[in-house]
Amino acid sequence: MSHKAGFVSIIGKPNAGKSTLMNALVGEKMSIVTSKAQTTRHRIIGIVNEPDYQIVFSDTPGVIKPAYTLQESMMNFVQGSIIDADIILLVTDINERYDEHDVIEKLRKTESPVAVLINKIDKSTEVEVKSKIVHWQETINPKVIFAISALHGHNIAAVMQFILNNLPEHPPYYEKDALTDKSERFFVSEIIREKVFKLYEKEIPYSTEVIVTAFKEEEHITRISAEIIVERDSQKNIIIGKAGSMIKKVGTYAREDIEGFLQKKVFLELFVKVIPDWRKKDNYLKRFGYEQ
Ligand SMILES: Nc1nc2c(ncn2[C@@H]2O[C@H](COP(=O)(O)OP(=O)(O)OP(=O)(O)O)[C@@H](O)[C@H]2O)c(=O)[nH]1
Repeated sequence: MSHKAGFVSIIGKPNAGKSTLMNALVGEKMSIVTSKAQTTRHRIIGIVNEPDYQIVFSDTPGVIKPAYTLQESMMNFVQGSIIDADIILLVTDINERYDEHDVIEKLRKTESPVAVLINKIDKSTEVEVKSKIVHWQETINPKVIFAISALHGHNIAAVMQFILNNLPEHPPYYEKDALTDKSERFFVSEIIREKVFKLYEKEIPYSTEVIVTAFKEEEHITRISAEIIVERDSQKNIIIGKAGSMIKKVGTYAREDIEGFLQKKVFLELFVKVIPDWRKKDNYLKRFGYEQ
């Protein structure tokens, strides 16, 4: 049986109705919904698994697929302007007068299929809907425009059909049972990575990888150990900081987010390890999931 899988970016201004749309689209079929799993690479807001497809919803425009090579990942991260998803849904509020120009610029450049969803049509007239459709045709000329009401479920089935029609043939990106220990580990390592990106300067984050080495669930607490891997001793010293001050920050911030994500108390232990030039070594790249 063929399998489809892909990344769907839901973008749009605050309050446009993105969460309401997500709920309308997938509702209880969602395996993971967490606003806590925010990472530098992608903020996954939900994964829908069916026997023959997997849809990964993200609300970060610069989504990067986990299987990309490190170099490509870094390029995309640095440029940050490419909307790299298999399908893009731009959610707009029909009553919004100022549309985001930077997003529109990016959408013009992307090669992925774009659907513009004009939302909240229950609060507008047919004339307004028609003029908005013309407006969007003129600004980005997307593959398709849907006039919807996420709140009232109007035209949602058509949006879902659009997603399924445009989802590429691909094996699943994540475990089909997306709440397995494995995917929790993945998110935990991404949360720690995010803190490294936030707390350290330029070259450090790119020389860093995080591996969760132990993940033990006890009744009231989850005990997690993770290694932060760098390429040189000098980087190790920077990661640790004066008298451990920096690594302590990473640990504290990461633990707070992981607790939010797992909804459990967490004991987090971090180790810093040097693997000289790990980025040039194929076997490490494979282990870290950068293999293509
Ligand atoms: N009338 C009407 N209201 C809607 C519709 N869709 C969403 N809303 C309302 O718009 C408000 C914002 O919706 P959200 O789904 O939270 O918007 P969001 O884009 O996720 O917002 P952020 O999380 O701030 O980015 C809520 O009060 C929704 O109930 C719709 O189709 N019609």
